[in-house]
Amino acid sequence: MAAAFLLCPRLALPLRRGSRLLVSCSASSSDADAGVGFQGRVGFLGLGIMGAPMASNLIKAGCDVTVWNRTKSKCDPLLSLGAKFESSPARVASSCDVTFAMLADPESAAEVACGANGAAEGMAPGKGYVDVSTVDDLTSKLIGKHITSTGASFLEAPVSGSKKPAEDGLLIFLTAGDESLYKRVAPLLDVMGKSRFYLGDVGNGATMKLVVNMVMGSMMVSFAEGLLLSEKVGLDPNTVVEVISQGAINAPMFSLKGPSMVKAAYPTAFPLKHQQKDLRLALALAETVSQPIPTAAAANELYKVAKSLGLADQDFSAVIEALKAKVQGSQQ
Ligand SMILES: NC(=O)C1=CN([C@@H]2O[C@H](COP(=O)(O)OP(=O)(O)OC[C@H]3O[C@@H](n4cnc5c(N)ncnc54)[C@H](OP(=O)(O)O)[C@@H]3O)[C@@H](O)[C@H]2O)C=CC1
Ligand SMILES: O=CCCC(=O)O
Repeated sequence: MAAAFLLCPRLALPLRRGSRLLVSCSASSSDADAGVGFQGRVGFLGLGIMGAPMASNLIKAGCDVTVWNRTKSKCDPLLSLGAKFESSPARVASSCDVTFAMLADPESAAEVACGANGAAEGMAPGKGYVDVSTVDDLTSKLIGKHITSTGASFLEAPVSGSKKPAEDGLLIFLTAGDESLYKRVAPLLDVMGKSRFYLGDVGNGATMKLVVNMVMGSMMVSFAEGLLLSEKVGLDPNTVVEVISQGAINAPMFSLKGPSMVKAAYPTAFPLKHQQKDLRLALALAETVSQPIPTAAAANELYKVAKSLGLADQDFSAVIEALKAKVQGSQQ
C-alpha cells in the first residue's frame, strides 16, 4: 500500500479515518480533480451495503461522482452529499472517465456491464471500468471482453472487508487486469481501502476473492458449531468467544459477530445469500481443477438450509440457525 497519507496538491485538511491519519482536500467539481491524485469524473453503479459507503467516501474526498442504482431511491443520500445522477449505467459510463460497479452477483454484474443500456454502451477509448463486485473468473473475463471491445480498459477489483471497513475506507482490493488502469485508479482505491494487491491477468482477483470467502464461510460454520456445542454441554458461549479471542485461532470476525450470535441477533453486514453465492462459486472453481474442498461443500449446504429458513438477507452469521434447525429436526 502506498503511504497512509493521501497527497493533496492543493488544500490539505487532516482527517482521521479508522486508525489512520489521512490528508484529504476539497476540490471544485468543475475541474473534476478529486484532489487525491486522480484527474477526472468517477461513476459508481450499485449502491447497496458496500457501494453506498464506498461512493460516499469518494465524494467526501472531493471526487466528482455520478451515481446510478437500480432502485433509484438509494441514490438520494449520495445526491445529498453532492453526487450527480444519471439514469442508466450507459449514461454514467459515457459521462465519466472511470466507472466503478458494486453489484450483487455474476448475473447482475454482467447485466449492468453488458446488458441493454449497460456500461459497455457508454464506454470508449480512454475510459476505464472497475468491477469491485464478487463474481467468478468467467464472468469477470466476459465483462472485461465487452468493455475492452469498446477500446476502454478493464480492471477487476473485488474487496475483502465488510460494511464497517467500507464506511471507514479500510477495504482490501484484490485487483487484476489492465495495469495502467490499476495505476490510474490507485488514488481512488486508496480513498476506499487500506491496501491493494495487483494480481496480474483478469480472473486472478475474482479467484483470490473466492478462495478467501470460501475460508471465511467455513470458519463461520465451525465457529457456530462451537458456540452451540458449548451451550449444550453447559458452558457459557460468551466465555468461548473470549477464550478464542485470546488464542491462536483468534479472528476479528469471531469477536465481532460472536456476542450477537449468542443472542440470536444477526444485523446484516455481509448478507447470507452473498456468502452462499461465494461458496457456490468456489465449489464450481474447485471443480475445474478437481480440488476436493469437502469442508466448504458441507458449509455450503448449511447456508442453503439457512436460506430456506428465510435468512438470506440476514448477516451470514445467521447460518447458526441452520444448525439449530438441524438439531431440532434430528430430535423429532
Ligand atoms: N456486504 C459485504 O460485507 C461484502 C459484500 N461483497 C460483495 O459485494 C457485492 C455487493 O454486496 P452488498 O453491497 O453487500 O450487496 P447488496 O445486496 O446490499 O447490494 C447489491 C447491489 O446490487 C444491485 N443489484 C442486484 N441485482 C441487480 C440487477 N439485476 N440489476 C442491477 N442492479 C442489481 C442492487 O440494487 P438494488 O438496490 O436495486 O437492489 C444493489 O445496488 C456482492 O458481490 C458481495 O458479494 C464484498 C465484500 C463484502
Ligand atoms: O465478501 C465479504 C467479505 C466480508 C469480510 O471480508 O469481512
